[in-house]
Amino acid sequence: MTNAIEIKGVFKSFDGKRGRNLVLDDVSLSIAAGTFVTIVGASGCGKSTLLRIVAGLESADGGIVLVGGKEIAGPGVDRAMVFQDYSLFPWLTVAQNVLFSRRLSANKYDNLALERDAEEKRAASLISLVGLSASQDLYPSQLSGGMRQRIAIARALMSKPSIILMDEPFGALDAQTREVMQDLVLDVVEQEGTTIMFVTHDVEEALYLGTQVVLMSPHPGRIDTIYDVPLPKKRDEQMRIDPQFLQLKRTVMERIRDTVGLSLDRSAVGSIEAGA
Ligand SMILES: Nc1ncnc2c1ncn2[C@@H]1O[C@H](COP(=O)(O)OP(=O)(O)OP(=O)(O)O)[C@@H](O)[C@H]1O
Repeated sequence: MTNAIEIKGVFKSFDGKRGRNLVLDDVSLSIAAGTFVTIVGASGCGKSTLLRIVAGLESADGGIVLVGGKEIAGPGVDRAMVFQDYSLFPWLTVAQNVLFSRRLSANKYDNLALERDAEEKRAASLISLVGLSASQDLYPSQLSGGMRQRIAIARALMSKPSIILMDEPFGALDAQTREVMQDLVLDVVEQEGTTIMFVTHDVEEALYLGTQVVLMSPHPGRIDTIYDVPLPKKRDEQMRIDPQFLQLKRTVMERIRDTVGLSLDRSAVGSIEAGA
């Protein structure tokens, strides 16, 4: 299978209070086309920075990123990004927000009307795919957080990107809405065949969504472990309580704690309570 994303030897530093802060240290990662890869790791390990570099929103100090075999030189229509804060235009309706990211090709002015018609149809079908047909004339302020994030996903899909980069997209949602959104994004991805790179703090979310979970360690940010998720492609709620799933969740959480030196020795807590 071809790799949709190839990250090769990426370095990145930022200026910090005590001089240059090495945030990504020789990070390499290959993401196969059509896969759903989730990135987890302790706060500050460079997950968002890595995602922003792949998006072309941040440049690397060293190394290269290839998308579809070509080195990136900035943002491109082949990659769409979904952030935690929805980033919708408040003055546009649901339908207008989705249509906004249409891919108008400048050399097709002859077919403009035809193209606009096709784009409106695609926007309507994406709005229907995310379950918001009845709300297409509403404005973002009239919608719940979950509904806004559905529009953000529909909008990201509008330009038919081969890759969607998601940075904690469900981080601001309540637990129930979050689970609904997870299933929605899986369905959408299956239908559209998009490759996903998804950053999250939530290990359960990472395992439920990802075909692979990439764990990064901090100071400096490095790839620590890549876990293959041994679940059937079609996920369902029952898998969240599957013993194998729960065991892997525990393993990943413990490894994240290890990477920041936070492993809990509970017997030590017991001895403190006993006054030892
Ligand atoms: N533009 C910037 N300027 C200076 N430092 C930055 C900048 N962006 C990120 N950093 C620093 O780089 C490090 C990694 O940040 P990043 O947001 O990539 O981590 P993260 O793993 O996504 O964190 P979190 O899980 O808390 O969102 C942090 O120490 C952060 O303070």
